[in-house]
Amino acid sequence: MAAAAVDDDGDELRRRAALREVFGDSSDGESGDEPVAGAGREQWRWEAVEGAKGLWLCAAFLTADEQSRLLTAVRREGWFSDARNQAMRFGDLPSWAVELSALIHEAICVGDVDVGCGVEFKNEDEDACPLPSDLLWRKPLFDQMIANRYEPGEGICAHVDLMRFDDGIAIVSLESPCVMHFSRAEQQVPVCNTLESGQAESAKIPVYLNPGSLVVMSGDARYLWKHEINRKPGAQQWGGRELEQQIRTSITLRKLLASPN
Ligand SMILES: O=C(O)CCC(=O)C(=O)O
Ligand SMILES: [Fe+2]
Repeated sequence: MAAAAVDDDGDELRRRAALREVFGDSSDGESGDEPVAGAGREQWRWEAVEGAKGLWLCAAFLTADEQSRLLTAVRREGWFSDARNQAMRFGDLPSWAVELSALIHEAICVGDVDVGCGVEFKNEDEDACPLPSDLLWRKPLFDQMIANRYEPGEGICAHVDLMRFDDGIAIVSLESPCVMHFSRAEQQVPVCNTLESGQAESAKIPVYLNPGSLVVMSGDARYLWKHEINRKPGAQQWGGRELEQQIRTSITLRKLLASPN
């Protein structure tokens, strides 16, 4: 992991430069009293999700101010003005998405890493980095984007992302918090009589996605685990209570594989 290897001042300068690029420098905005983008942010902290190798969460990826700037940029696209709830872009991404990609790269490079209990952290260990270096340093990092907008009650059923996309997928969550569940891809959907629903649920790994969080999947998490968001009444349980649902927006960033000739 690069965190220990890079010099702190250089880190901070590069981070601020990336933030300015991503969301603009609010110090030259109209009011003049908005905080500079990124000001007040704690160091990014990455958590390896136990049980699913290659699944990482950066819960405090975007500050509240950055989230609202990003939402404004998404809304300005006008994608969701009619009944549509999804927009996709291939190749050239909107500048805010290119800049969001740069910020993801930065967060992976300089963020602190928590690999969980009993797992020894080693700088040179690929498993201790949210993305293996061949994916982290590919150019571009991402060239495909999906923006999803979910009404309360709407989610996405269990799936592995299409094989036309390369390894290394990032999901940024905005607005309503939700629980995303991960389940092994080879695990058959249980026939009611063979597996109690409680058992099926316990085989799933729940991950709480608060607004401003970033999930990164690679390797096993990308290829061997399905992910889903079930927002049907009763399904969004976290900390012993049901989450209150509002509109949720997510930005998924991926890299297209070169098409076969
Ligand atoms: O909306 C999300 O958080 C997930 C979206 C997703 O998994 C997909 O578009 O493949
Ligand atoms: Fe997906």
